[in-house]
Amino acid sequence: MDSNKLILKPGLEGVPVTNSSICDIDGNKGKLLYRGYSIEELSQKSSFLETAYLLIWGELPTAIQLRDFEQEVQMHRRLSFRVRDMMKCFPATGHPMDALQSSAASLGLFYSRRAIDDPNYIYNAVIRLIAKIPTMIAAFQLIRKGQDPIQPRDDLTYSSNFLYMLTEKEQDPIAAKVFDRCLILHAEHSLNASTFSARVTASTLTDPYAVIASAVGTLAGPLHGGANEDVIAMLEEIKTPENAASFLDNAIKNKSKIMGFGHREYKVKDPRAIILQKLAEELFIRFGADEMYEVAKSLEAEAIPRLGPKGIFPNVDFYSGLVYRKLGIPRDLFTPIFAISRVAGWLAHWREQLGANRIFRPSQIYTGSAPRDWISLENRK
Ligand SMILES: CC(=O)SCCNC(=O)CCNC(=O)[C@H](O)C(C)(C)COP(=O)(O)OP(=O)(O)OC[C@H]1O[C@@H](n2cnc3c(N)ncnc32)[C@H](O)[C@@H]1OP(=O)(O)O
Ligand SMILES: O=C([O-])CC(=O)C(=O)O
Repeated sequence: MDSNKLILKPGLEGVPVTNSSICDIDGNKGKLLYRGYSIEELSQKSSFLETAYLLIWGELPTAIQLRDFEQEVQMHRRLSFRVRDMMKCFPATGHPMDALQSSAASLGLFYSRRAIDDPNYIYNAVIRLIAKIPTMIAAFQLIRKGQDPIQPRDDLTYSSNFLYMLTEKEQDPIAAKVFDRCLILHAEHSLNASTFSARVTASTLTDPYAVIASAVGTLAGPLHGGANEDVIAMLEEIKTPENAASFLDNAIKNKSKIMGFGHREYKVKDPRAIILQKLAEELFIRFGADEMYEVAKSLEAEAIPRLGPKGIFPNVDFYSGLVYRKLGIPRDLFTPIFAISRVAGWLAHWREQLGANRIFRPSQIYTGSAPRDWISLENRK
């Protein structure tokens, strides 16, 4: 095959692979819109479930549509005892993202597969995934501590209930509100790696649980959603604000990446990082300071003159971990929490992909051997 005429774009940088009406990013101005609404306004005025509805169905819900959507999600939050029993067999030392990927995929065993022409099947899959993913994450957290998962509480909102299932305590309403705003901020981001993965999987017309499981696996990587966990490890390694400059010098000298910095789309500070930093500050005022925040600010201040000219600034993962840490959430749950939120974007892209589907099947530029003769085993060197 003659591949001389093909031009390789590593990482598909700048290559459009679909039309989409879900999300718009202006990476030079630091603007992010979901279905035309700014992230600043949504994170102030909306709730996560309302934002999820907007992303998936395309318009803000009416009061009745929102009430029905919230009630449906509430009714489907419980897990089958078989899913819980399966999760009890997972190794307690395993990463919660792997537990989530396996549990999300297992839903395909329980609910009829591939009826993707049926609007009811699509609606029910959307509800189930949004409802059950938080319960799976909270269940794994308790199971790995040797406890039984606790049941969701119907008198609590989506975010309050998740924090309750995770910590077994009812949370301060301000903490639950901040958490809900974090979910809004992480819900969608155009053709990032996990969403692309979801769309590729969707394009084969497989079931939505496989679509979401494949996206969860992609989100877990440290170059993508997994960076939020690594940022805290990095800040703890730096230890004090005074050490930030020498840490940065070494990283630049050794060409190692500063976690939570850099983005394919943004050439300025990620607008979500700006809001997350403010949310972290709100929590510190209410619940007490975190010394790692001083380290983070010092690292950012040192990095901007050095990395800023290359268009490398804090991304969404830089400040989110500090928010979750203040809420008492263990570090290895930061990326699963990203998935609670991003499932809204993945499902919106799943529906959009099905609306104008063609299977993804890109090309390659072959760099292997020319045709050659078989060498029998005894003649190989
Ligand atoms: C939710 C999310 O997924 S947000 C991103 C989360 N990931 C991280 O925070 C991990 C750290 N960041 C990165 O690895 C990258 O910036 C990515 C993966 C986010 C984007 O990657 P790409 O667009 O492919 O950029 P790429 O990795 O090619 O970097 C371009 C240049 O900037 C440098 N660079 C990019 N990010 C960083 C960073 N965080 N620290 C130091 N240098 C960086 C690269 O070394 C490279 O320099 P060079 O041209 O001198 O070789
Ligand atoms: O857009 C990207 O490449 C990564 C990102 O910020 C996200 O998925 O939220």
